[in-house]
Amino acid sequence: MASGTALIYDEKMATHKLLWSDPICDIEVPERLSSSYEQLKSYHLVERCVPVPAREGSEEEILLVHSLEHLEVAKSTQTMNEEELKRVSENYDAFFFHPSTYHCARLAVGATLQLVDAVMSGEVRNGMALVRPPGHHSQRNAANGFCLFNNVAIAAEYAKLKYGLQRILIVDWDVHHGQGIQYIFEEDPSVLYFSWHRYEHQEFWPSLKESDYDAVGLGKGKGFNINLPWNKVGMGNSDYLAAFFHVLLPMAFEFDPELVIVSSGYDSGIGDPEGQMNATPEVFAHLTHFLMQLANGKLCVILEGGYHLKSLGESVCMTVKTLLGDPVPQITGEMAPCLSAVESIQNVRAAHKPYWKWLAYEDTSFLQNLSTKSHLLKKANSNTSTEHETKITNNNNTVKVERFLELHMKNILFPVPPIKTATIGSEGSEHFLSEHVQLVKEMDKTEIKSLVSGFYADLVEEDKILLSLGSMLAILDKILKKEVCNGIAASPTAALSAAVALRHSVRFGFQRVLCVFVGDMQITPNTEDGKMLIINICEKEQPGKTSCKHCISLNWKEDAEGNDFFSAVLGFILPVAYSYQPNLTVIAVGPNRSLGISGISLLVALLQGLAESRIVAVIEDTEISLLQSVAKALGGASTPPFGIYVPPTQEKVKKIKALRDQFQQEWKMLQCSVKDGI
Ligand SMILES: NCCCNCCCCCS
Ligand SMILES: [Zn+2]
Repeated sequence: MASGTALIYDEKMATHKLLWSDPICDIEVPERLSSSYEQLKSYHLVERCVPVPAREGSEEEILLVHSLEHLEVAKSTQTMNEEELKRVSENYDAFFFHPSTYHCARLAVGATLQLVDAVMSGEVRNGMALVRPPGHHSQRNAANGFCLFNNVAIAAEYAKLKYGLQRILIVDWDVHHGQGIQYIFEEDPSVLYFSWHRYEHQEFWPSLKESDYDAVGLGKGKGFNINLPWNKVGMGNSDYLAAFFHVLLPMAFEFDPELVIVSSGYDSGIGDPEGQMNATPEVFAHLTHFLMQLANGKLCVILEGGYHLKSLGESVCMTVKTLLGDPVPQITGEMAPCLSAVESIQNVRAAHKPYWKWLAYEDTSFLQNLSTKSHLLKKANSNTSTEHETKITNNNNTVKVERFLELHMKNILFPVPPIKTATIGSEGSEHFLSEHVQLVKEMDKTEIKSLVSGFYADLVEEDKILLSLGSMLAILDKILKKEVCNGIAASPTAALSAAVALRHSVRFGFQRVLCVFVGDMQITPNTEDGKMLIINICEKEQPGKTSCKHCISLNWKEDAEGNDFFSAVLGFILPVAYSYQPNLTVIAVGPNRSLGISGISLLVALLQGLAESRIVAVIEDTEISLLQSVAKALGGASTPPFGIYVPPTQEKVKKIKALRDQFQQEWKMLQCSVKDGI
């Protein structure tokens, strides 16, 4: 398995700069690159990365996307004086030339392609290229929006040509619509392009009709262009996460890309003068973590925009930290998407219904009478109360944002536990322990008896059970004391072990413990104090047990053909878990599990986005292969293969929808459609 994170940076790309006064372009400064790099150094992240040199992109590589004319015009600017440079620049919307621009833009292309090669060759697992000028607005025959050559589009064409790839996902989380990428690939079904962007009903630059949610691609490319317009500013972490859970991730897993490239603009972050959004730097750790579960971890992150230096630097560091496999920091803010965001999510899902299996049974009845839609539009515009109060948006107070971020990041950055995973050297465990796993000595029986006597003494007679509880508690203690990040324990009675783990964690002082239990959960601790949230995935409805806010049962029997669990994980379990914001996750697999190993591994991999990646896994000890797979997912050694994608049946979609309707007022991250009349 490939490992390591590449970092590509060349200070020569800081030479390109604006020579005259232009209030539109003067935010694209060289310091964007140097200050990001300095911030990475200050967090000791540069030395943990594999340095890969930049190179000049060749003319041939640039011609994969651009016209010869465009290349010649760009080349000709190298010898121009300032007046000529200004004149040529005026041919474009929001672009400026400097004598070094052509060279810098070729370095930006070359740096991007170096990253693709490093990832595709297996030299590294993933990486980031810090480049400027950016690329996602530039078009076949035109510079645009600070961009000269479309670095990411060239990278996609290059990867198809050189590595024969047939499915490449481009995720553009920059706050502007990368219309350049859309135009280049809109008829190409081998490149799935997703972009969210500030839009404000076409008011915001580049103010294109084709940036709206109904631009789904052309001809064979229909369904492979996804636009999620933000029609208000002030969007925050919950809106971005909701967009991933309810739009991008289901598409991405169905598409099953061989490579993921991110047009990584950070002007969608708080404090940016262009975006005016409220999302805080740690959200990029979560977005990166989700995308790392695709394409067997092959992820290339390419810098696009980001014009508030402090916000940019912190967000770049959050991204690189996550690429390195560090625990994902706790997300902050109220986990509730705003009405306008939910409406955009609903619209783009409806627009893509004809093209995606996972949307086959999407309820688009709201579209029937457009008056409802326009009424919703008016509603969205009118009740600002449900929109996020735009805390820090007028960005002339850059310093205020800097102060805010200094304090904010102090709580976010935490010492990375030296050890990733703890386990007991149970029989045969040596074959799945990866190098950064620590064996934990077992507790002695008297200590265990005293610990357990409090609540399950009657249940615990046999020594075998007692010993397994001891092992699990020894591992759990290390996690609770934050000495290790996660742990895995085998158990003859997973339900009992999970119940003891929950009780012990709450007694230790953890306020919100999530338990995801797969299989028959014979013991259910009472959860009414809200300190536990149990999601039980089991095959059949337990007689007489109805779901309540903190104890939800999800009946699911995985399809024999393959993994159809995505819609449940992405559309229900993650949104509930993120709404709850646990400080610890217990994942347990008991008897009669109704999920396959790949579905469970997907769950473990994605749940690492919660509770600073603190997870204790308790697996029925009869399941060695499951133990192995879960241990690998916890160790982060590799992204578990998710098996064959099987779309959910209508019955299963209805089941998820019913649970969503039942709980979306409690767990607001479940919202992905605007109920008429609310
Ligand atoms: N009224 C014209 C505003 C142009 N703004 C260009 C922003 C380019 C961002 C690149 S990420
Ligand atoms: Zn941008």
